[in-house]
Amino acid sequence: MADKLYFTGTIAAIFFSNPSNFYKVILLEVTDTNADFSDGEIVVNGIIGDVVEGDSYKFYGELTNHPKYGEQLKVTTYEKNVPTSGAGLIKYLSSDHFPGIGQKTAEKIVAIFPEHTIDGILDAPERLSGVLTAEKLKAFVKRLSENHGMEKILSKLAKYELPSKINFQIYELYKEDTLEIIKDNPYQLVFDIKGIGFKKADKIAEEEGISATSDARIQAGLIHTVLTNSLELGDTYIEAKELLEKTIDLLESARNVEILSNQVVENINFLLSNGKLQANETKIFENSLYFAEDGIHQRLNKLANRIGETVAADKFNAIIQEVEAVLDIQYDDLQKEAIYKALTQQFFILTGGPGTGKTTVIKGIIRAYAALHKVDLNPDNYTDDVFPIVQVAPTGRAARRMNELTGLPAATIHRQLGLNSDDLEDDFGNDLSGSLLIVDEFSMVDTWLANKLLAAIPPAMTVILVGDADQLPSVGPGQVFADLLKIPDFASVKLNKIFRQGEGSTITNLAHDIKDGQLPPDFMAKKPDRSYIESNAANVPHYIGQIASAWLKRGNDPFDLQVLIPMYKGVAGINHVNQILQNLFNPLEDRLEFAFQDTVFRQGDKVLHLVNEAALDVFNGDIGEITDIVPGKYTESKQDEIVMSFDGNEVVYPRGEWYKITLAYAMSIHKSQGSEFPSVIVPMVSSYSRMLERNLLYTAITRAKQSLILLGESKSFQTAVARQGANRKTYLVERFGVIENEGQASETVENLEVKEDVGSESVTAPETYMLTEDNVMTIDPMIGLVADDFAVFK
Ligand SMILES: Nc1ncnc2c1ncn2[C@@H]1O[C@H](COP(=O)(O)OP(=O)(O)OP(=O)(O)O)[C@@H](O)[C@H]1O
Repeated sequence: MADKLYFTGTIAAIFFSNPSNFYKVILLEVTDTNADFSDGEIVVNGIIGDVVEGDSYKFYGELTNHPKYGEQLKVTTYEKNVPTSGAGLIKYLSSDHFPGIGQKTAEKIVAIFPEHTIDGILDAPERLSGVLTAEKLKAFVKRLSENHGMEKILSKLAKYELPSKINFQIYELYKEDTLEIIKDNPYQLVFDIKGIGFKKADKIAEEEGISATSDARIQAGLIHTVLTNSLELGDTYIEAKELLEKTIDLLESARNVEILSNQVVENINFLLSNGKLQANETKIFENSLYFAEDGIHQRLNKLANRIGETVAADKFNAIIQEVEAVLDIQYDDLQKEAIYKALTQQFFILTGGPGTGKTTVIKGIIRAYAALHKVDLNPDNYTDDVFPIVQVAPTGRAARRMNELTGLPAATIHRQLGLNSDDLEDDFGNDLSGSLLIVDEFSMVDTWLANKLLAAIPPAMTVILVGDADQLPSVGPGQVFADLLKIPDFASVKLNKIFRQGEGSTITNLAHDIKDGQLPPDFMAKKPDRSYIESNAANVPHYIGQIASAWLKRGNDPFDLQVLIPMYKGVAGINHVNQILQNLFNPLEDRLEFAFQDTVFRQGDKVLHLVNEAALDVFNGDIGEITDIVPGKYTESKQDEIVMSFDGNEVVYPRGEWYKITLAYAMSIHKSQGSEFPSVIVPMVSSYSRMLERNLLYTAITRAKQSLILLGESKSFQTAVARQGANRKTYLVERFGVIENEGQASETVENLEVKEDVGSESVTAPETYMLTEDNVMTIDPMIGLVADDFAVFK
């Protein structure tokens, strides 16, 4: 076998370094190579850790030929170049790299480690105790491992075959403890490193000979199951019995082993008593969800218990009359009640279907609030003070709509709180300032975000949550809005009269019928603003193509036509429909395109942003246009780049970030929440099977502002309308119930946190849980699990 291709040399310059993925472009002054290469310098690129200009390295890789820059080395591995001869080593160790080590000391060190000198010192530094004082030895070993430790560890990490970017992340976190941690408990990676899941960690563990029945493995499996269950189903907890079954399934299918249920139960209890999981009776929670629900409960309890403003009837009537005159509207009684409650309660919830006047009421609340509190509604007049009315929404589009409709500032919740990503971390962001907070589209806010938002509210702030509880619940766990509406203590108004009933407008009425569980008799009839086309799944793309061609012929803007589909895969799925619409609306012609996974991106494409990036002011659900695509040879990052405009905000993503965008001609109904479009096509076919649910169809239909095309099988529309989505399992409502019925127990956030601390310090050995013949376990009463609740095995 041919020797691996290498180039040894001194780093003359680091041209480019991307700290987030360790990609570097380096100019190397070549001193040695086994390649047929005669130049004195070569450009080296790839995933490379911290290297120092002027130092010598050996890079292994392949030669590539760059059209503009000529031959380059694409690095696979590299190491710091260490002299191998005794004289060379003595010179190296006594050089400026190691202050305090002179020629004599260096000679003594090399005499103790005549071979594999550097590795030898790093493996057994104590052997130098006779040569260097303890302090000097420590400093020397530190310098040496800074210079060589990383490469050494990275080369050993290579055996696990993880992507090099992940290897660097692991090293960044654990440094010199890396190999020890991975060897002892690779499951730790699941919790610490994004991108390593249970299965990958389990493979490493298997290689390291960690038993498939080890407690560490069972604990990692349990934590993984609790969290994935919440992420997949939207529940905030899992029943102990189900957790037991699912975890055993996971552990047994990943490795060929039998897992005993009592060992899993012991480990559940161990995790509970160590504060790594939380429980309420037999409900088992992932920590962050438990404390988020608890936080929502505590904060709303305080908020709702505060005494609101008293406003006399005649004063209120005078204010309403004034507001009605300014806005040129007559509020009906329920709308007036909503405005009254918003003025007089510290916490108020407003809900209602489309066209019932939620926005009209918000405008009234703002005006009435301003009249009552003498608030100047011109934000420009607040140069020193903050504007007292804060409007937020979960998506960029919803926030922009709030701003357009009220004429006042509005931001996404993430932006307002200064949250930077979708991470689960305990990053709580900034406190809010102002006296009135209005949150729109609250049904989209998950348990984590609701807690962060409520935690940021200052004591005297009035909070108004607005949304439509019949829409889909949040993408993340929980159904906070629907849950809060079930709590009788909270002031709320449900608007039910449809005001948007202009001539020829039937979409709103259809939406309300669907919400009430029925399809109107004229569902398939042609109406001025909606139509129906019968089609099976296979023909859906064909009809969409026809509609899109007609749309173009009429000179309409392709961006105004939105297809909303429940799922990505399949002939009538989002991915396939996107391909068809991309080729119709934005054909390749003689332009460039970039391929990424199964998609291609072209200049002029309509794209959807999939995550929140507050720092760049783009958010999950935002729609933009690709304005340029730039090959890597022209970019500073040396990677291909896509330039996009999101409502005028320019965002540039190198290839490594493209997973954050997708084509948006067709998009998921979930992602469309909080957005509205002039014209919408909603296909419903039986192949969407379990996705066919009432609130999904309702959400899709209510996105259409002017026209709607329903496309598919009438029986699938009927199935969707008839099927109410399963209620998510959450504990929020019960939390309020418990407080009401049993008095305010000592369960405050603070106490719970203390409890967790105490638990981890004085770990009480979990009691032994007995699995009897009948598979019934006795459970630690402290934790509150009851025997029969675990009796799952037949
Ligand atoms: N009391 C009223 N009298 C007359 N028209 C009204 C009244 N309330 C609302 N409307 C009108 O009904 C239409 C829908 O109201 P609005 O936009 O406030 O509803 P919405 O609940 O916010 O709807 P959506 O959620 O679909 O945006 C608007 O044209 C509004 O002017």
